[in-house]
Amino acid sequence: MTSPAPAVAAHDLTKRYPGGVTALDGLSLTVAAGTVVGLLGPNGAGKSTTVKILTTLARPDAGTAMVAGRDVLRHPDRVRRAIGVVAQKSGADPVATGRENLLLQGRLYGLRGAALAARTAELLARFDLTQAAGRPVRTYSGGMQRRLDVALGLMHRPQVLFLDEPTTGLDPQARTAMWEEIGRLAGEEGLTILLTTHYLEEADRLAERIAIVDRGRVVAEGTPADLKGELRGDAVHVELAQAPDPVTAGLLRAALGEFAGVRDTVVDGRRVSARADDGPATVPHVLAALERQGAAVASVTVARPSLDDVYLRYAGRRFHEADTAPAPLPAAAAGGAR
Ligand SMILES: Nc1ncnc2c1ncn2[C@@H]1O[C@H](COP(=O)(O)OP(=O)(O)OP(=O)(O)O)[C@@H](O)[C@H]1O
Repeated sequence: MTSPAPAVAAHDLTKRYPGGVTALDGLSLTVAAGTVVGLLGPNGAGKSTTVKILTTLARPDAGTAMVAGRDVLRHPDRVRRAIGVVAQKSGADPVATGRENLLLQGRLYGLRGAALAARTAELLARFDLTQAAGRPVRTYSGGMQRRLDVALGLMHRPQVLFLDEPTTGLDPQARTAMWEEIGRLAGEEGLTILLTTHYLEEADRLAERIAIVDRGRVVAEGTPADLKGELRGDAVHVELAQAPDPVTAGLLRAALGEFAGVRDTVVDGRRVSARADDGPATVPHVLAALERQGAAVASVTVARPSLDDVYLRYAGRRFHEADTAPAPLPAAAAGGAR
C-alpha cells in the first residue's frame, strides 16, 4: 500500500519549558514516507523536544503535527501504535535477558504464542543477538544494548521509527556497525526513519535528507548534496595566531569582502572562514589582506564545502562551537517570533 501523505508533517511547533527556555521556536518539518531524514543540530538545539512531541511524550505550546497520518494531539494512542521509538536512554530492563525484553515488548503490543516467538527469534538474529539472547542485558556491550534498543523499537513493525541519537556513546567500531544496520533498515519496504544526531558525519552518511536545527527552528533542509551544493565554490578557512578584537574582526570581514568572488566571510574566534569561487587563486590575496590588518596567520586550508560549512552559513557559527556552548533563546527574546 502506498500513501502519498508524508510520514511526518509538523508545522510551527513551539515549546517553552519552565525557567524561560524556548526549546522550539516555530519548527516545521516534513518527512516523506519511506525515507531516512536526519535532524541535525548541536546540543540543546531542540531535536529531542521535537521527537518527544512527535512521539506523543510531550505537548507543544503551539503548532500541529501529524505522524503516519494521525494527529499527535488528537489521537496520540493511534500514533503510538504506528511508531517505534528508540530513545537516547535505553528502555531495556538490564536485569532481564535480551530475549525476555523482546518477549515483554511483543506482549505489550498484543503478540502471543508462535507469532511472538517467531518475531523475537527474527529480531535476535537480525541484530546479531541470538548468542547473547539468554544473558542479562546489563552484561551487554554498549553496541549490543543499542542494537537491542532498536530491535525493541521494531517489534510491532512500526511505519515510522524514531532514533534519538542512535550512536551517542558508542565506540567507533560499534558506531560503524550501527550505521550499517540503520542503512539496511532504511532499505526495508515502507519504513520511514527520523533520526536525530549531533554528528555531522552520521547525518551525511545515513540521511537522504537533512534538516538542520538551530535554536528551535529548522534553518536549512535538503539532501546532503543539495545543502553542500548551495555553497558555490570552495571553503577557505584561515586559523589566526590569536582571536582578533571585535573592531579588528569587522575590519577583516570588510577587507575580504572587497575581493571579487569572495563572500560569506565569518570571523569566529581565531577562525576566519569565507567562500571563494576559486579557493586556491584567492588564498594569496586573502593572506595579504589579513597581514595588512595586522592579523598573523597560523594555518590556511581550502576545501570543498562540508556540512559544517552549511551549518556555519545558516547558523552563523561553527557546529562544534555551538555543540559545546548551546545558546538557548530566553523566552522573552523569542517572543516576537512566537
Ligand atoms: N524538561 C526540560 N525543562 C527545561 N528545559 C528543558 C527541558 N528539556 C529540554 N530543555 C531545554 O530545551 C532546549 C532544547 O533541548 P533538547 O533536549 O530538545 O535539545 P537537543 O537538540 O535534543 O539536545 P541534546 O542533543 O543535548 O539532547 C535546551 O536548552 C534544553 O536545556
